Amino acid sequence: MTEAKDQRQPQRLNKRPEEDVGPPVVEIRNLWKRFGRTVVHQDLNLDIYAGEILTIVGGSGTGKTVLLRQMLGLEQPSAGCVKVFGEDISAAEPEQLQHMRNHWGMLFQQGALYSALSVFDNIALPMRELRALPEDVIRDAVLLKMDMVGLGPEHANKMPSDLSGGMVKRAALARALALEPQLLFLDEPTAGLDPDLSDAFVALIQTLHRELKLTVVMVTHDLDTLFALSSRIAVLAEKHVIAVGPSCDVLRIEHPFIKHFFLGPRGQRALEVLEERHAQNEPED
Ligand SMILES: Nc1ncnc2c1ncn2[C@@H]1O[C@H](COP(=O)(O)OP(=O)(O)OP(=O)(O)O)[C@@H](O)[C@H]1O
Repeated sequence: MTEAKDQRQPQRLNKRPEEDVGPPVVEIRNLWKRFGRTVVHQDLNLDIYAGEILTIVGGSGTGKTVLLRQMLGLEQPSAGCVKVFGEDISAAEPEQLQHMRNHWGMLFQQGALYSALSVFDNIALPMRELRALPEDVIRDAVLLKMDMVGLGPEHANKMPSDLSGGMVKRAALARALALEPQLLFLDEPTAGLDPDLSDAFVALIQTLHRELKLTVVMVTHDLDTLFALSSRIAVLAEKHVIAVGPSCDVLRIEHPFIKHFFLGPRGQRALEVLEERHAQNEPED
């Protein structure tokens, strides 16, 4: 596929959220990412607005993780730019990048707790790295974060290997929230959880999103999680974002990946559950 041809492809839908939400928190413009001769992203554009939960979906290997890594400044774009909080990530000096990192949190797919550190020390780590907070302030803050994610103080001295899968996710979420970020990145937040634990974790993210007024950028394959949480969905295919908007709008787009992903048997089941929930929440006449 030639570059010129692909740049002409229209993005099929690019809806901002309904209400006026101000400038984007994350702004991705004409992004290209190559690994050697492999082009992963080609002229990719995406805006993420304050207070929304934007979910990135796409087939395996379409570059969702690489896109997240570029937003986090862990991977450099080959061309184009990624701005977070209005600052160009790839042009940022190390000190400025560190300052920006203190304003976002990241929950990695496997929880990614340090296995040699207790729950307490894992959550305390980002605060200790600031080298500005006294230990008693850190102690109170860690216990507060643990409480926020539903982990009682009795778990503070446990090692990650002593925790259930759901508890590892909660501890990792507490660590992601340690520095009170405005922006939270979630990579497959419910992967590996059974349906009940997954529902509970989704409910926790919903509560924290509302109470902390977070902007959330999420990658997930799980349709229940996607429908329950997303304000908007961005679909990655053909090396760029082919559609972005609320799920009801994205579902109407005629594209093979969208049809396969959302309207196959798994998608139908997730949609039915969502519709049932909406019906239960509607006031009776
Ligand atoms: N450091 C790297 N060097 C070379 N190629 C890479 C590197 N990182 C990622 N890739 C390639 O970039 C492409 C996109 O990878 P990425 O992990 O972002 O996909 P993904 O959409 O997250 O996939 P999945 O849903 O399976 O996790 C893949 O072809 C991958 O092999």
